[in-house]
Amino acid sequence: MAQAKARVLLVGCGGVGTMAGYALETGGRAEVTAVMRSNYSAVERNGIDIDSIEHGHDIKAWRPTAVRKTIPDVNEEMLQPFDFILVTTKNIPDVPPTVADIIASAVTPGKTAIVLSQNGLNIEKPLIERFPTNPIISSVSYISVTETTHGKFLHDDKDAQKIGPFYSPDVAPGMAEEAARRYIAAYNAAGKLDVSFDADVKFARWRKLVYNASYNPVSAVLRMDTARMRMSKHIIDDLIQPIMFEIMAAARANGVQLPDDVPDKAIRVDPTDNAFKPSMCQDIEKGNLMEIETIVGEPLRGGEACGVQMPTLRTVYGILKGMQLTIMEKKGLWEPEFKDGNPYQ
Ligand SMILES: NC(=O)C1=CN([C@@H]2O[C@H](COP(=O)(O)OP(=O)(O)OC[C@H]3O[C@@H](n4cnc5c(N)ncnc54)[C@H](OP(=O)(O)O)[C@@H]3O)[C@@H](O)[C@H]2O)C=CC1
Ligand SMILES: CC(C)(CO)C(=O)C(=O)O
Repeated sequence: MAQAKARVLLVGCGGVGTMAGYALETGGRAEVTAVMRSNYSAVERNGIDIDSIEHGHDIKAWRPTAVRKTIPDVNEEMLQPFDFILVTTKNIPDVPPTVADIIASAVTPGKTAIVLSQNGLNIEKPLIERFPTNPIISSVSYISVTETTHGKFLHDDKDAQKIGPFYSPDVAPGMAEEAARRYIAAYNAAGKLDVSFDADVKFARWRKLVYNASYNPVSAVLRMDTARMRMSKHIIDDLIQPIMFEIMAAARANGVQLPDDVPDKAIRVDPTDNAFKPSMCQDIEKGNLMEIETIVGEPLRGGEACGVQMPTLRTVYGILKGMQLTIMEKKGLWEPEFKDGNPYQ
Protein backbone atom coordinates (compact mmCIF):
# COMPACT_ATOMS: atom_id res chain seq x y z
CA MET A 1 0.00 0.00 0.00
CA ALA A 2 1.34 3.46 -0.90
CA GLN A 3 2.42 5.56 2.09
CA ALA A 4 0.12 8.49 2.88
CA LYS A 5 1.44 11.90 1.91
CA ALA A 6 3.52 13.50 4.64
CA ARG A 7 1.74 16.39 6.36
CA VAL A 8 4.18 19.30 6.38
CA LEU A 9 3.69 22.63 8.13
CA LEU A 10 5.91 25.26 6.55
CA VAL A 11 6.80 28.13 8.88
CA GLY A 12 8.66 30.91 7.09
CA CYS A 13 7.43 31.31 3.55
CA GLY A 14 10.30 33.46 2.25
CA GLY A 15 12.95 32.33 -0.24
CA VAL A 16 14.16 29.04 1.24
CA GLY A 17 10.72 28.06 2.54
CA THR A 18 8.91 28.67 -0.73
CA MET A 19 11.39 26.63 -2.76
CA ALA A 20 11.11 23.85 -0.18
CA GLY A 21 7.31 23.99 -0.26
CA TYR A 22 7.36 23.83 -4.05
CA ALA A 23 9.74 20.84 -4.13
CA LEU A 24 7.74 18.98 -1.47
CA GLU A 25 4.35 19.52 -3.10
CA THR A 26 5.38 18.87 -6.67
CA GLY A 27 7.21 15.69 -5.62
CA GLY A 28 3.79 14.23 -4.83
CA ARG A 29 4.72 12.73 -1.46
CA ALA A 30 3.82 15.65 0.78
CA GLU A 31 1.05 18.14 1.32
CA VAL A 32 2.14 21.51 2.59
CA THR A 33 0.32 23.94 4.84
CA ALA A 34 2.19 27.24 4.54
CA VAL A 35 2.04 29.93 7.21
CA MET A 36 2.54 33.34 5.64
CA ARG A 37 2.95 36.76 7.17
CA SER A 38 3.85 39.84 5.09
CA ASN A 39 3.18 38.06 1.79
CA TYR A 40 -0.16 36.49 2.84
CA SER A 41 -2.49 38.92 1.01
CA ALA A 42 -0.40 39.00 -2.17
CA VAL A 43 -0.30 35.19 -2.30
CA GLU A 44 -3.99 34.86 -1.49
CA ARG A 45 -4.73 37.21 -4.42
CA ASN A 46 -2.26 36.03 -7.05
CA GLY A 47 -0.57 32.83 -5.87
CA ILE A 48 3.20 32.48 -6.05
CA ASP A 49 5.39 33.20 -9.09
CA ILE A 50 8.79 31.55 -9.28
CA ASP A 51 11.71 32.01 -11.65
CA SER A 52 13.88 29.01 -10.86
CA ILE A 53 17.06 27.68 -12.44
CA GLU A 54 15.97 24.16 -11.47
CA HIS A 55 12.16 24.02 -11.55
CA GLY A 56 11.45 26.35 -14.49
CA HIS A 57 11.60 30.07 -15.18
CA ASP A 58 7.91 30.71 -15.63
CA ILE A 59 6.02 29.19 -12.71
CA LYS A 60 2.87 31.25 -12.22
CA ALA A 61 0.19 31.40 -9.54
CA TRP A 62 1.41 28.29 -7.72
CA ARG A 63 -0.29 27.51 -4.39
CA PRO A 64 0.53 24.96 -1.72
CA THR A 65 -2.27 22.70 -0.42
CA ALA A 66 -3.20 25.24 2.26
CA VAL A 67 -2.17 28.77 3.14
CA ARG A 68 -2.87 30.36 6.51
CA LYS A 69 -1.98 33.41 8.51
CA THR A 70 -1.40 31.89 11.91
CA ILE A 71 0.47 28.94 13.36
CA PRO A 72 -2.05 26.14 13.88
CA ASP A 73 -2.93 24.98 17.35
CA VAL A 74 -3.21 21.24 16.72
CA ASN A 75 -5.07 20.53 19.95
CA GLU A 76 -7.50 23.43 19.92
CA GLU A 77 -8.29 23.04 16.21
CA MET A 78 -8.38 19.23 16.59
CA LEU A 79 -6.04 18.78 13.62
CA GLN A 80 -4.30 15.61 12.58
CA PRO A 81 -0.69 15.84 13.78
CA PHE A 82 1.87 17.22 11.38
CA ASP A 83 4.57 14.73 10.35
CA PHE A 84 7.02 17.59 9.82
CA ILE A 85 7.31 21.23 10.76
CA LEU A 86 9.77 22.84 8.39
CA VAL A 87 11.19 26.04 9.87
CA THR A 88 12.65 28.49 7.35
CA THR A 89 12.30 31.78 9.19
CA LYS A 90 15.40 33.82 9.84
CA ASN A 91 16.75 32.54 13.18
CA ILE A 92 17.15 35.53 15.54
CA PRO A 93 17.18 34.28 19.15
CA ASP A 94 18.16 37.73 20.49
CA VAL A 95 14.74 39.11 19.51
CA PRO A 96 11.69 37.19 20.75
CA PRO A 97 9.70 35.14 19.89
CA THR A 98 12.18 32.30 19.52
CA VAL A 99 11.68 29.50 16.98
CA ALA A 100 10.49 27.21 19.80
CA ASP A 101 7.88 29.76 20.90
CA ILE A 102 6.69 30.32 17.33
CA ILE A 103 6.02 26.64 16.52
CA ALA A 104 5.01 25.30 19.96
CA SER A 105 1.23 25.04 19.37
CA ALA A 106 1.75 22.99 16.19
CA VAL A 107 4.07 20.36 17.66
CA THR A 108 2.65 16.96 18.63
CA PRO A 109 5.02 15.46 21.22
CA GLY A 110 6.63 12.17 20.20
CA LYS A 111 5.38 12.54 16.62
CA THR A 112 6.19 15.73 14.70
CA ALA A 113 9.72 15.91 13.31
CA ILE A 114 11.10 19.46 13.34
CA VAL A 115 13.26 20.33 10.34
CA LEU A 116 15.46 23.41 10.70
CA SER A 117 16.58 24.74 7.33
CA GLN A 118 18.40 27.82 8.55
CA ASN A 119 21.97 29.08 8.67
CA GLY A 120 24.10 29.04 11.79
CA LEU A 121 25.35 26.95 14.68
CA ASN A 122 23.60 25.33 17.66
CA ILE A 123 20.15 26.25 16.34
CA GLU A 124 18.99 22.74 17.26
CA LYS A 125 19.76 23.07 21.00
CA PRO A 126 16.76 25.14 22.16
CA LEU A 127 14.43 22.83 20.18
CA ILE A 128 15.85 19.73 21.85
CA GLU A 129 15.32 21.33 25.27
CA ARG A 130 11.75 22.42 24.51
CA PHE A 131 10.60 19.35 22.52
CA PRO A 132 12.64 16.48 23.99
CA THR A 133 10.55 13.70 22.41
CA ASN A 134 10.47 15.10 18.88
CA PRO A 135 13.05 14.21 16.23
CA ILE A 136 15.13 17.24 15.24
CA ILE A 137 16.42 17.36 11.67
CA SER A 138 19.06 19.79 10.56
CA SER A 139 19.36 21.02 6.97
CA VAL A 140 22.42 22.94 5.79
CA SER A 141 21.35 24.72 2.64
CA TYR A 142 23.43 26.24 -0.16
CA ILE A 143 20.56 27.50 -2.29
CA SER A 144 20.39 31.12 -3.46
CA VAL A 145 16.85 32.47 -3.56
CA THR A 146 15.28 35.86 -2.96
CA GLU A 147 11.73 37.14 -2.62
CA THR A 148 11.96 40.10 -5.00
CA THR A 149 8.52 41.41 -4.12
CA HIS A 150 5.69 39.81 -2.10
CA GLY A 151 4.90 36.41 -3.64
CA LYS A 152 7.58 36.57 -6.36
CA PHE A 153 10.77 34.54 -6.07
CA LEU A 154 14.07 34.40 -7.94
CA HIS A 155 15.91 31.12 -7.41
CA ASP A 156 19.30 31.59 -9.04
CA ASP A 157 21.64 29.01 -7.52
CA LYS A 158 21.09 25.27 -7.14
CA ASP A 159 19.15 23.81 -4.24
CA ALA A 160 21.93 21.85 -2.52
CA GLN A 161 21.33 20.61 1.01
CA LYS A 162 22.95 18.31 3.54
CA ILE A 163 20.23 16.95 5.79
CA GLY A 164 20.55 14.73 8.83
CA PRO A 165 19.23 13.93 12.29
CA PHE A 166 20.49 15.98 15.20
CA TYR A 167 21.23 13.97 18.34
CA SER A 168 18.55 14.36 20.98
CA PRO A 169 18.98 12.20 24.12
CA ASP A 170 15.33 11.13 24.50
CA VAL A 171 14.68 10.34 20.83
CA ALA A 172 15.73 6.94 19.48
CA PRO A 173 18.44 7.58 16.84
CA GLY A 174 16.59 5.28 14.42
CA MET A 175 13.44 7.44 14.68
CA ALA A 176 15.25 10.67 13.79
CA GLU A 177 17.19 9.03 10.95
CA GLU A 178 14.03 7.51 9.51
CA ALA A 179 12.28 10.88 9.66
CA ALA A 180 15.23 12.57 7.93
CA ARG A 181 15.24 9.96 5.16
CA ARG A 182 11.46 10.26 4.67
CA TYR A 183 11.75 14.04 4.46
CA ILE A 184 14.55 13.82 1.87
CA ALA A 185 12.61 11.25 -0.19
CA ALA A 186 9.61 13.60 -0.27
CA TYR A 187 11.72 16.69 -1.01
CA ASN A 188 13.80 15.09 -3.73
CA ALA A 189 11.16 12.73 -5.10
CA ALA A 190 12.28 13.17 -8.71
CA GLY A 191 15.92 12.77 -7.68
CA LYS A 192 17.02 15.86 -9.64
CA LEU A 193 18.16 17.99 -6.70
CA ASP A 194 21.46 17.77 -4.82
CA VAL A 195 19.65 17.16 -1.54
CA SER A 196 21.16 14.29 0.39
CA PHE A 197 21.40 12.55 3.76
CA ASP A 198 24.35 13.51 5.94
CA ALA A 199 24.96 11.72 9.21
CA ASP A 200 27.40 14.44 10.34
CA VAL A 201 25.57 17.75 10.00
CA LYS A 202 27.83 19.31 12.66
CA PHE A 203 30.69 19.12 10.15
CA ALA A 204 28.50 20.62 7.41
CA ARG A 205 27.42 23.47 9.71
CA TRP A 206 30.99 24.44 10.65
CA ARG A 207 32.08 24.13 7.03
CA LYS A 208 29.36 26.52 5.86
CA LEU A 209 30.24 28.96 8.65
CA VAL A 210 33.64 29.56 7.09
CA TYR A 211 31.72 31.51 4.42
CA ASN A 212 28.72 32.73 6.43
CA ALA A 213 30.59 34.01 9.51
CA SER A 214 33.00 36.00 7.34
CA TYR A 215 31.31 37.21 4.17
CA ASN A 216 27.83 37.72 5.68
CA PRO A 217 28.79 40.15 8.50
CA VAL A 218 31.51 41.98 6.58
CA SER A 219 29.19 42.49 3.60
CA ALA A 220 26.50 43.77 5.99
CA VAL A 221 28.89 46.25 7.64
CA LEU A 222 30.28 47.46 4.31
CA ARG A 223 27.06 46.98 2.30
CA MET A 224 29.12 45.47 -0.49
CA ASP A 225 28.70 42.47 -2.77
CA THR A 226 31.30 39.70 -2.61
CA ALA A 227 32.84 40.46 -6.02
CA ARG A 228 33.56 44.07 -5.02
CA MET A 229 34.94 42.87 -1.68
CA ARG A 230 37.39 40.59 -3.53
CA MET A 231 38.59 43.54 -5.60
CA SER A 232 40.10 44.93 -2.37
CA LYS A 233 43.04 42.99 -0.93
CA HIS A 234 42.47 44.84 2.37
CA ILE A 235 38.99 43.45 2.79
CA ILE A 236 40.09 39.88 2.12
CA ASP A 237 43.49 40.00 3.89
CA ASP A 238 42.42 42.03 6.93
CA LEU A 239 38.85 40.82 7.48
CA ILE A 240 37.54 37.85 5.47
CA GLN A 241 40.55 35.56 5.59
CA PRO A 242 41.38 36.17 9.28
CA ILE A 243 37.78 35.37 10.23
CA MET A 244 37.88 32.22 8.11
CA PHE A 245 41.06 31.07 9.88
CA GLU A 246 39.47 31.84 13.26
CA ILE A 247 36.43 29.70 12.35
CA MET A 248 38.71 26.88 11.18
CA ALA A 249 40.49 26.98 14.56
CA ALA A 250 37.22 27.16 16.49
CA ALA A 251 35.88 24.16 14.54
CA ARG A 252 39.05 22.19 15.26
CA ALA A 253 38.82 23.03 18.97
CA ASN A 254 35.25 21.72 18.87
CA GLY A 255 36.28 18.41 17.30
CA VAL A 256 35.61 19.27 13.65
CA GLN A 257 38.67 19.07 11.40
CA LEU A 258 37.86 20.97 8.21
CA PRO A 259 40.14 20.43 5.18
CA ASP A 260 42.89 23.06 4.94
CA ASP A 261 41.71 24.31 1.54
CA VAL A 262 38.23 25.35 2.76
CA PRO A 263 39.08 29.06 3.31
CA ASP A 264 40.79 29.42 -0.04
CA LYS A 265 37.82 27.85 -1.84
CA ALA A 266 35.27 29.82 0.18
CA ILE A 267 36.98 33.14 -0.64
CA ARG A 268 36.57 32.43 -4.37
CA VAL A 269 33.26 30.56 -4.39
CA ASP A 270 31.03 33.32 -5.74
CA PRO A 271 31.19 34.30 -9.40
CA THR A 272 32.94 37.63 -10.01
CA ASP A 273 30.69 38.66 -12.88
CA ASN A 274 27.61 39.32 -10.77
CA ALA A 275 27.04 41.39 -7.67
CA PHE A 276 25.98 38.84 -5.06
CA LYS A 277 25.16 40.11 -1.58
CA PRO A 278 24.96 37.51 1.22
CA SER A 279 21.69 37.34 3.16
CA MET A 280 22.86 39.46 6.11
CA CYS A 281 23.66 42.33 3.76
CA GLN A 282 20.29 41.94 2.05
CA ASP A 283 18.63 42.01 5.48
CA ILE A 284 20.24 45.24 6.62
CA GLU A 285 19.51 46.90 3.30
CA LYS A 286 15.81 46.04 3.80
CA GLY A 287 15.95 47.31 7.39
CA ASN A 288 15.45 43.75 8.69
CA LEU A 289 16.99 42.17 11.77
CA MET A 290 20.15 40.13 11.16
CA GLU A 291 21.02 36.55 12.16
CA ILE A 292 23.93 37.63 14.31
CA GLU A 293 23.81 35.19 17.22
CA THR A 294 23.51 31.98 15.18
CA ILE A 295 26.01 32.93 12.46
CA VAL A 296 28.58 34.91 14.49
CA GLY A 297 27.85 34.76 18.24
CA GLU A 298 27.61 30.97 18.59
CA PRO A 299 30.83 30.05 16.73
CA LEU A 300 32.61 32.90 18.54
CA ARG A 301 31.49 31.65 21.96
CA GLY A 302 32.21 28.04 20.93
CA GLY A 303 35.76 28.91 19.89
CA GLU A 304 36.60 31.21 22.77
CA ALA A 305 35.27 28.69 25.31
CA CYS A 306 37.96 26.33 24.03
CA GLY A 307 40.68 28.98 24.31
CA VAL A 308 40.78 29.97 20.62
CA GLN A 309 41.74 33.61 20.02
CA MET A 310 39.19 35.15 17.63
CA PRO A 311 39.96 38.90 17.66
CA THR A 312 38.64 39.72 14.20
CA LEU A 313 35.32 37.99 14.67
CA ARG A 314 34.97 39.47 18.18
CA THR A 315 35.37 42.99 16.75
CA VAL A 316 32.92 42.34 13.94
CA TYR A 317 30.46 40.87 16.47
CA GLY A 318 30.58 44.06 18.55
CA ILE A 319 29.88 46.19 15.48
CA LEU A 320 26.98 43.94 14.43
CA LYS A 321 25.42 44.06 17.91
CA GLY A 322 25.39 47.85 17.65
CA MET A 323 23.86 47.71 14.17
CA GLN A 324 21.18 45.31 15.44
CA LEU A 325 20.25 47.74 18.25
CA THR A 326 19.80 50.50 15.70
CA ILE A 327 17.42 48.30 13.68
CA MET A 328 15.58 47.26 16.85
CA GLU A 329 15.18 50.88 17.94
CA LYS A 330 13.73 51.81 14.53
CA LYS A 331 11.26 48.94 14.83
CA GLY A 332 10.29 49.92 18.37
CA LEU A 333 11.88 46.75 19.76
CA TRP A 334 14.50 48.52 21.91
CA GLU A 335 14.14 51.37 24.37
CA PRO A 336 17.42 53.29 24.65
CA GLU A 337 17.97 53.18 28.40
CA PHE A 338 20.63 52.01 30.82
CA LYS A 339 19.86 48.68 32.44
CA ASP A 340 20.65 47.98 36.12
CA GLY A 341 24.22 46.88 36.58
CA ASN A 342 25.56 48.64 33.48
CA PRO A 343 29.01 49.91 34.54
CA TYR A 344 29.08 52.66 31.90
CA GLN A 345 26.11 54.60 33.22
N1 LIG B 1 17.89 32.90 0.88
C1 LIG B 1 18.94 32.12 0.69
O1 LIG B 1 19.44 32.04 -0.45
C2 LIG B 1 19.53 31.30 1.79
C3 LIG B 1 19.06 31.43 3.10
N2 LIG B 1 19.56 30.56 4.06
C4 LIG B 1 19.03 30.60 5.42
O2 LIG B 1 17.69 30.11 5.37
C5 LIG B 1 16.88 30.75 6.38
C6 LIG B 1 15.69 31.43 5.70
O3 LIG B 1 16.21 32.45 4.86
P1 LIG B 1 15.36 33.18 3.73
O4 LIG B 1 14.40 32.25 3.12
O5 LIG B 1 16.33 33.88 2.87
O6 LIG B 1 14.57 34.24 4.62
P2 LIG B 1 13.41 35.24 4.18
O7 LIG B 1 13.63 36.47 4.94
O8 LIG B 1 13.31 35.28 2.70
O9 LIG B 1 12.11 34.49 4.70
C7 LIG B 1 11.78 34.32 6.03
C8 LIG B 1 10.29 34.21 6.10
O10 LIG B 1 9.91 33.86 7.42
C9 LIG B 1 8.77 34.62 7.73
N3 LIG B 1 8.60 34.66 9.18
C10 LIG B 1 9.46 35.12 10.11
N4 LIG B 1 8.94 34.98 11.33
C11 LIG B 1 7.71 34.42 11.17
C12 LIG B 1 6.69 34.05 12.07
N5 LIG B 1 6.81 34.24 13.39
N6 LIG B 1 5.55 33.51 11.56
C13 LIG B 1 5.42 33.32 10.24
N7 LIG B 1 6.35 33.67 9.33
C14 LIG B 1 7.49 34.21 9.81
C15 LIG B 1 9.04 35.96 7.12
O11 LIG B 1 7.86 36.72 7.05
P3 LIG B 1 7.92 38.34 6.93
O12 LIG B 1 8.15 38.63 5.48
O13 LIG B 1 6.59 38.77 7.43
O14 LIG B 1 9.04 38.80 7.82
C16 LIG B 1 9.57 35.51 5.75
O15 LIG B 1 8.51 35.23 4.86
C17 LIG B 1 17.82 31.71 7.10
O16 LIG B 1 18.35 31.08 8.24
C18 LIG B 1 18.93 31.98 6.07
O17 LIG B 1 20.15 32.35 6.66
C19 LIG B 1 20.48 29.59 3.78
C20 LIG B 1 20.97 29.46 2.50
C21 LIG B 1 20.58 30.34 1.44
C1 LIG C 1 25.63 32.55 0.44
C2 LIG C 1 24.36 31.83 0.73
C3 LIG C 1 23.28 32.28 -0.23
C4 LIG C 1 24.68 30.37 0.46
O1 LIG C 1 23.64 29.53 0.36
C5 LIG C 1 23.96 32.05 2.17
O2 LIG C 1 24.01 31.16 2.96
C6 LIG C 1 23.59 33.42 2.66
O3 LIG C 1 23.53 34.37 1.87
O4 LIG C 1 23.38 33.54 3.88
